[in-house]
Amino acid sequence: MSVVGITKVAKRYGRVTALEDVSMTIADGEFFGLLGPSGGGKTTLLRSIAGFIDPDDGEISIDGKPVKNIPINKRDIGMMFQNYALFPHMTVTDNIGFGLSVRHRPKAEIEARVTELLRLVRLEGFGERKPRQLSGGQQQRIALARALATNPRVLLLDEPLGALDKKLREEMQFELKQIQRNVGITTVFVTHDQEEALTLSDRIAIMSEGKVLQIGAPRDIYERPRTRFAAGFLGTANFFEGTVSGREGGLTRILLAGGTAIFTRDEAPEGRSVTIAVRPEKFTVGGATPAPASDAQVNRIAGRIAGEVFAGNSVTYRIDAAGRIVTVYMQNRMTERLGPDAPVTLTWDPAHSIVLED
Ligand SMILES: Nc1ncnc2c1ncn2[C@@H]1O[C@H](COP(=O)(O)OP(=O)(O)OP(=O)(O)O)[C@@H](O)[C@H]1O
Repeated sequence: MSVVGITKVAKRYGRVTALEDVSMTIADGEFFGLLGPSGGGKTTLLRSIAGFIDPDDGEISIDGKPVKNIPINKRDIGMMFQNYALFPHMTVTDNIGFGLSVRHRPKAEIEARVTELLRLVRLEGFGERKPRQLSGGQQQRIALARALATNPRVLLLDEPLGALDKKLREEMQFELKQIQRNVGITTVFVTHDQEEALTLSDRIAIMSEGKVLQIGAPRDIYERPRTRFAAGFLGTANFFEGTVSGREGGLTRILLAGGTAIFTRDEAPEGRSVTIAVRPEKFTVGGATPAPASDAQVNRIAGRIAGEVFAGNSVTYRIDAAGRIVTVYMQNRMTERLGPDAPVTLTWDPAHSIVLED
C-alpha cells in the first residue's frame, strides 16, 4: 500500500526548474532515499511533502488524500533536518515531549512516551540533560526521538547525518536503520552520499536537474543502471562506446572503435550506437596468455597495467585496454605483483555488460 503519492509535481523559481514532472509512490514502512547531486531538487521535493513549499503543478498525497490545503502542522509528519537544532534551553525530556505538549496531551502520557523514546534511541537516563551536554551523535538521536514523538505517519529526513564526522556517521546510519525498522515508519530521506543511500534505503530515487532518472532497490540500480549518470553517480563504472554488429551464440556483439568486439546479454538493434557500462569489480585480470577458453561466452580483451592504487586488502588497477583506461578492482589475492606495463588479459561475463539508454 502506498503512503506517500507524488504525481507529476513541478516547481519553478523564475527560470530555474527545481522539480519537473516528478512522480513516485512510497510504500508503507519503506525507507526511501532521494539521492542526487547538489541542486538536483531533493530538498525541494522533501519540503513540498512537508508543506513548506507549494508546488506549481501536480499532486502530493498522504494515505491517498491530497495534502495541498493541509497546513504543515496537520500533515502528520515528523521531520529531522541537518540543522534542525534541539531547543538549547530545554532539557532532553522537554525537547522530545515538545510536539505532544503543544497538542495538550496529558502529562502522564507525555512522560510515558518520552521514556519509551529514550529507550528506543538508547539514551535512558539522559532526560534531564541540556542539549549542550550531549555529543553530536546523542543530539542527533534526541532529534530523531523528537521527530517520532507524535507517532507521525511519515518521517522526513534531510541530510540527517550530514553534520557528523565519518565514524559517527557510520554508527548512526546503522542505528537510524534499526530504529526505522523497529518503528516501521514510512521514511523519506535526502542525501547526496551514495554510500549512505545504498546502506539505508529500501529504494532510491536518483534525481538530477529536477528530474527523477531512476527509481529502484539499491542493488537493482547498481546492477542495472539505466543511464550513464545513474551508473556513475551510484558507484563507479567503465564505459565502452560502440556499434551493435549482430548476434552470436545468444549474445549481442558490440564493435568498439579500434575493432575490438565485446558481448552483452542485453538486446539492441543492429547498427545502433550504444554505451556499455561495466563495474570495476566484475573483471578478472589474468596473464598475457590467457588459459584456453572453456566457455566461449566470455569477454576477453588484452591490455597493459597503466597504474595501481594499493589499499591493503584490495588493489585498484588502471588498465590500458581497447583504447581506453579501464578501472578494475581486485581483491589482494595475487602472489605476484602486476608491475607497470605488465601485459594482462581482462575477462568478464557478458551479463555484466550493461547497455545504457543514453
Ligand atoms: N527559494 C529558492 N529560490 C530560488 N531558487 C531556488 C530556491 N530553492 C531552490 N532553488 C533552486 O532549485 C534547484 C533545486 O534545489 P534543491 O535545494 O531542491 O536541490 P538539492 O538537490 O536539495 O541540493 P542540495 O543537495 O545542495 O541541497 C537549485 O537549482 C536551487 O538553486
